[in-house]
Parts: sequence; C-alpha cells; structure tokens
Amino acid sequence: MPVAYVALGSNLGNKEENIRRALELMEKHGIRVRQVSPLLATEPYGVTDQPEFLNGAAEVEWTGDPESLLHTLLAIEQEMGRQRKRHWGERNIDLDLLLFGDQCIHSEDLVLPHPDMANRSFVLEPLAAIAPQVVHPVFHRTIGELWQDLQKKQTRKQE
Ligand SMILES: Nc1ncnc2c1ncn2[C@@H]1O[C@H](COP(=O)(O)OP(=O)(O)OP(=O)(O)O)[C@@H](O)[C@H]1O
Ligand SMILES: Nc1nc2c(c(=O)[nH]1)N=C(CO)CN2
Repeated sequence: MPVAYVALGSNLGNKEENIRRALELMEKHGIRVRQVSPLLATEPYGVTDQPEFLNGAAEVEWTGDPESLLHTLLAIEQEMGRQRKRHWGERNIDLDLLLFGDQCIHSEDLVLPHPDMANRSFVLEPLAAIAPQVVHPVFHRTIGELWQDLQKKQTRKQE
C-alpha cells in the first residue's frame, strides 16, 4: 500500500487540539495514520507578522490515488471550519501533502512532491524525525540529508 507524508500546521486557536482533531478526522475518513512526529513550535515562515505555528508531520497509508487523498485533506480542513486570512498567513489548520510514494505530479490541483518542502524547516524537522531515510524523488536525497542541507544553509545566512 502506498505510504504518504502529510504536513500538519496550526497557528490560530488551540493549536495542539486542532492538530489532534485533524489526525482523528484523518482516521475517520479512511486515512490510516502510521506515525506522527513530535509537534514543534516554529517561527512563521514567509509572512512573519503572525503568531507562532505548531507543526508536525504524519506518515499515512491511503488506498486511493494522490488526488483523492488531497481532496480528503481539503475536506477535513473545511470540516474544521478552516479559516485562511491571506496567502501564507494564519490558519486554524493546514494539511499539506508532501510525498506520495515516489510519485511526481504537476496538475492544476496538486504538485508532488510539495514544491517548497526542501526550503521549510517547519516541514523537514518533523518529517526527518519519522522518515529520515525516505528519498525525495526529485532531489534524490534523503529527508535527513535535506534537513541537514537546510540547517547548513540557514547557519551560513546567519554568519
Ligand atoms: N502538495 C500539495 N499539498 C496541498 N495542497 C496543494 C498541493 N499541491 C497543490 N496544492 C493546492 O494548493 C491549494 C492549497 O493552497 P493553500 O491555501 O493551502 O496554500 P498555502 O498553504 O497558503 O501555501 P503552501 O501550499 O505554499 O503551503 C489547494 O487547493 C491545492 O489544490
Ligand atoms: N512556521 C510555519 N510558517 C508557515 C506555515 C507553517 O505551517 N509553519 N505555513 C504557511 C502556509 O502554508 C506559511 N508559514
């Protein structure tokens, strides 16, 4: 059965409760949650004038195709009364599909692997905690290596 990885994020309301609820709803909608990373408090990326995020990553099994998994994740966001105030802005829940096996997709609705994942420490740090050996199908580097690469880049920027 294909294994996929989902990024979980929240920076409005009770962030931990929102993420726990999203995980429950994923199971309820037939997404089998195999592993969940620790949840980490992270600085906002992209749009910086917003509250701190809580982020995590989950390893899941899904019997359908990637598009139907994405639509199920979007339906869960709606069921949770998703509030999105602006692009890259604050939201009570955000569920992004990061990887679906080694599939590469470029459709109007879905881009896989998630195009910005290698630049996001709030994605790579929790993902590396549960899937360090998984190979990114475009960069041909493991998630653990991508996380190390990004940390080095960030250290160089601070120097
Ligand atoms: N891998 C993916 N995971 C989630 N959504 C995706 C993906 N690829 C494309 N999309 C599309 O992006 C839309 C969701 O955009 P959303 O509002 O969540 O963007 P964002 O979270 O503000 O930014 P980002 O996607 O860069 O994190 C969805 O409607 C979906 O069709
Ligand atoms: N730390 C952090 N920053 C973000 C996040 C997120 O989940 N965590 N999500 C965003 C929009 O997808 C934009 N910025």
